[in-house]
Amino acid sequence: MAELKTDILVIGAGSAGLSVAAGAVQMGADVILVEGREMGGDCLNYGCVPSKALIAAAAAAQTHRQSGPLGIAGHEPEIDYAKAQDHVAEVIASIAPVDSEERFEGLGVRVIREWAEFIDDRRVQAGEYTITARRIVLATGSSPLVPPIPGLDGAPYLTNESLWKLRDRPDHLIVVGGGPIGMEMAQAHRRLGSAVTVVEGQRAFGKDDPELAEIVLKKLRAEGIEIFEGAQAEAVRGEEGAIELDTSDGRTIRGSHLLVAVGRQVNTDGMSLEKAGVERTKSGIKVDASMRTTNRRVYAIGDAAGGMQFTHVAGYHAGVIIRSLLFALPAKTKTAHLPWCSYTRPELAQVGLTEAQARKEYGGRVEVFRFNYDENDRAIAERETDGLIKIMVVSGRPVGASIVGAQAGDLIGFWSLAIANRFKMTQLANMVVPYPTISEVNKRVVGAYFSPRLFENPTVKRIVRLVQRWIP
Ligand SMILES: Cc1cc2nc3c(=O)[nH]c(=O)nc-3n(C[C@H](O)[C@H](O)[C@H](O)COP(=O)(O)OP(=O)(O)OC[C@H]3O[C@@H](n4cnc5c(N)ncnc54)[C@H](O)[C@@H]3O)c2cc1C
Ligand SMILES: NC(=O)c1ccc[n+]([C@@H]2O[C@H](COP(=O)([O-])OP(=O)(O)OC[C@H]3O[C@@H](n4cnc5c(N)ncnc54)[C@H](O)[C@@H]3O)[C@@H](O)[C@H]2O)c1
Repeated sequence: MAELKTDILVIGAGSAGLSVAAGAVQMGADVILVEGREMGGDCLNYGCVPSKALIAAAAAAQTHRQSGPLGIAGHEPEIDYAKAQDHVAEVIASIAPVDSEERFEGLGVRVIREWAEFIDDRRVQAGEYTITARRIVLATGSSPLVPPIPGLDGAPYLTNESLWKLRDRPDHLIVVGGGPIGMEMAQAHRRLGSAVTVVEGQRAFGKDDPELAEIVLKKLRAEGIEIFEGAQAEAVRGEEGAIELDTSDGRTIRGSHLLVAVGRQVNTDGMSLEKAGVERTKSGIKVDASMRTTNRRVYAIGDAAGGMQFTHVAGYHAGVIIRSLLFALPAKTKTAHLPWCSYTRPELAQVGLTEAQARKEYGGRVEVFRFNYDENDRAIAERETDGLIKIMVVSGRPVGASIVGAQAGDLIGFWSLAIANRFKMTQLANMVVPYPTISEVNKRVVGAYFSPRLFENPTVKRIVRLVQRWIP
């Protein structure tokens, strides 16, 4: 047994833990990082990176099919699913050095590859090490939630952890769950040549604006994906290659593979949180706005905190708690400016309030402005005209933005900045974007706010007429 002492102990080397460890050590703190599994956590190994890599392979396949209208003979591509999975593995491998033990040891972090468990309110056991820390950061992330559907435990099923090991393309993939994981993987597999059926208990893309979600669903259905909403998965039977799934609306769906994507559960098993006085809620570790747990020395960030579960949110939490960890300064997290995006094609992105949420919160004070992609010249040139931006404005400041369409994930950052800084629409109007870009949709929706104020305003018209009479 070895006794170690440190300023900051970080448990979990995913996006959240790595960001805290890198920031803290480079600013002079003594940092120990404990990881029980793979450096890089979910995002690198089982989440964002592999999913976006597979989506890229699927998009390449789809380009072949859709290029006819551009004068390039469209045809059904030859797809080597195993090679597409090799591409996924190569992408992970090329990013892995950034998250590696070697890099972090090089920065001065002591990395221990063990599972951590609390001994008491300031001490943690990790393998042969007993670590005493001034501050402890729980960045233990989340794992796929496997619901208690009768028969599921006896049937073969995939999750976001096992999907990347498949070598043979599923003939017919049944996806349970119409959230971002389910819908991204449904479209990727359809484009790679599988038949795909999605079964969603409530509404697909349930956290997004339904009007915009519908634009994506229409597109996915047009690509041949069967999507059943209001269809809870109720029973599973079968074996490798022959799965049957019963739904609450009376269907029986038959397929070759089953992907379970019904949400996440926070990783705290085996950590003896109670020994440290760290409480849990139903969704995750209980934290206040400073990301402090019920033990003032212990913080929980990223997926472990059970709020918005995204890599950029994990990084944001890390940035906020660094202030309080290193300088003992008060620092609180906010959520209004935190965006998300589902990387289906078209992409579906949101920041701040949706239209329904804004109307509920602000009633008649909310104004909604829209601009369609089919009026954007670049979108027309690239035949990417399925899209819409909607912004919600209260007292001259945006409180929410919803975008569906090409590059929605890139475009939403502008609205995050605007909301984070409480920019006024008059400030946003100062932006000039290059023509022709998709980002003109941001400019044009700001224009939609000013158009009636300028072009349908009798006072403006009167002043213009007066001035025109007087100037030489
Ligand atoms: C399929 C999929 C696609 C996704 N796509 C996106 C996307 O496009 N964009 C986006 O923003 N987000 C995406 N996400 C979400 C994103 O992956 C997570 O929000 C992010 O990984 C959370 O980071 P984290 O550091 O909080 O947790 P994790 O990445 O889960 O890391 C936690 C780490 O802690 C370790 N650990 C746990 N318990 C212990 C212990 N007791 N001792 C030692 N180590 C421990 C785990 O082994 C793990 O490595 C996706 C998720 C999935 C599943
Ligand atoms: N692009 C991204 O940023 C991205 C991509 C993938 C995942 N993620 C992160 O991972 C999290 C988890 O994603 P997810 O898609 O697994 O979860 P989710 O919670 O977002 O969606 C799960 C869906 O499954 C449905 N469901 C639950 N039980 C069901 C049942 N028995 N039958 C049918 N449907 C059922 C729910 O109604 C819900 O719509 C996301 O919330 C997000 O934080 C992000």
